Amino acid sequence: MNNNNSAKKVKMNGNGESVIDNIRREYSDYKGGALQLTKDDTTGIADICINAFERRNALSGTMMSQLSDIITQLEQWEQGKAVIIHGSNGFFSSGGDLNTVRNIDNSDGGRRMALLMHDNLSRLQALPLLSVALIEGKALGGGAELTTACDFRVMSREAEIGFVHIKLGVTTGWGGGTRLVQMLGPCKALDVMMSGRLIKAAEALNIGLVQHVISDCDTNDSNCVLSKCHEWLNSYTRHNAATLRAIKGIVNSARWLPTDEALKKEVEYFASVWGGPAHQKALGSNIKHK
Ligand SMILES: C[C@@H](C(=O)O)C(=O)SCCNC(=O)CCNC(=O)[C@H](O)C(C)(C)COP(=O)(O)OP(=O)(O)OC[C@H]1O[C@@H](n2cnc3c(N)ncnc32)[C@H](O)[C@@H]1OP(=O)(O)O
Repeated sequence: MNNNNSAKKVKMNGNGESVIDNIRREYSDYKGGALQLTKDDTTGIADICINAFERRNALSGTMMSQLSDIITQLEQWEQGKAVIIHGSNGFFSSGGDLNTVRNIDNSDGGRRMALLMHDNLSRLQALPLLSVALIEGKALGGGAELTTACDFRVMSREAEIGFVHIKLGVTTGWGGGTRLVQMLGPCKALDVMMSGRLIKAAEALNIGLVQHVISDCDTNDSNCVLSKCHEWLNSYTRHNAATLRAIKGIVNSARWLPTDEALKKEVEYFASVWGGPAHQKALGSNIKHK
């Protein structure tokens, strides 16, 4: 299910092109970097790597447009159980690429970027699979907001996350402010956004911004961090895809729908897996929960 009337459903421009498609076309001119998607149909786990290390994995316009395509692929990936989003070379992302940002530094330009990234991140959050932001190095500005659209955030011991927008004289522009309030409550969200400070892993875990800290890898050993993240994720992805996807659907419904509608959806998600292959297999075994 998608949670929002994204701009592409709400507004079309004169030549029948959606507003979002129009922005994506404009943004493909802002070059730099790439996002790489790999999907493993056997494990059901995908990986998105943010690849622009020369600019600390900042997202250029092209990359924002690419993110839209990648999310569409994941929306259509029926074997999907989870997706891990991480940055190249042990650095998550320093947010919007300031070279792109300098080309759109007026109110309408900002609004168009916000429309595209709100559509991207709302669809990312609505994906029928678990999403994990694996944070090494720093997640700053829009990079920090990108992590809030994932179901879970996992940090390496030395990593930091900073909603630094206020230091640039701006607010969150990719939906991260709203999601921070939903995650942390208004008081802690205000503290995080109005201070603009860099939050270390231990504090992030303590305030509930992050769900797991990987502390048993050597500094800068990104391969170790990624494999530990997969190990952590396995406690969820070892279960069957249909039930995982149904549970994510129930959570999404409760996030965005009125309670009575969310409960109706829950009945349907329940019915969709009850009596299914995983249920039958469990009923046919000597069930013992340890
Ligand atoms: C969407 C928007 C929003 O607010 O909603 C945003 O996210 S605005 C963006 C919010 N993000 C920021 O304000 C991050 C600003 N940058 C920094 O704080 C720093 O660069 C760090 C990201 C902590 C990296 O520091 P470190 O000392 O490791 O390296 P450095 O500063 O020499 O940066 C390495 C190279 O990456 C570039 N670089 C770093 N961040 C960039 C960015 N967001 N856009 C474009 N280029 C960037 C630097 O200019 C430099 O390129 P050269 O070697 O060629 O000089």
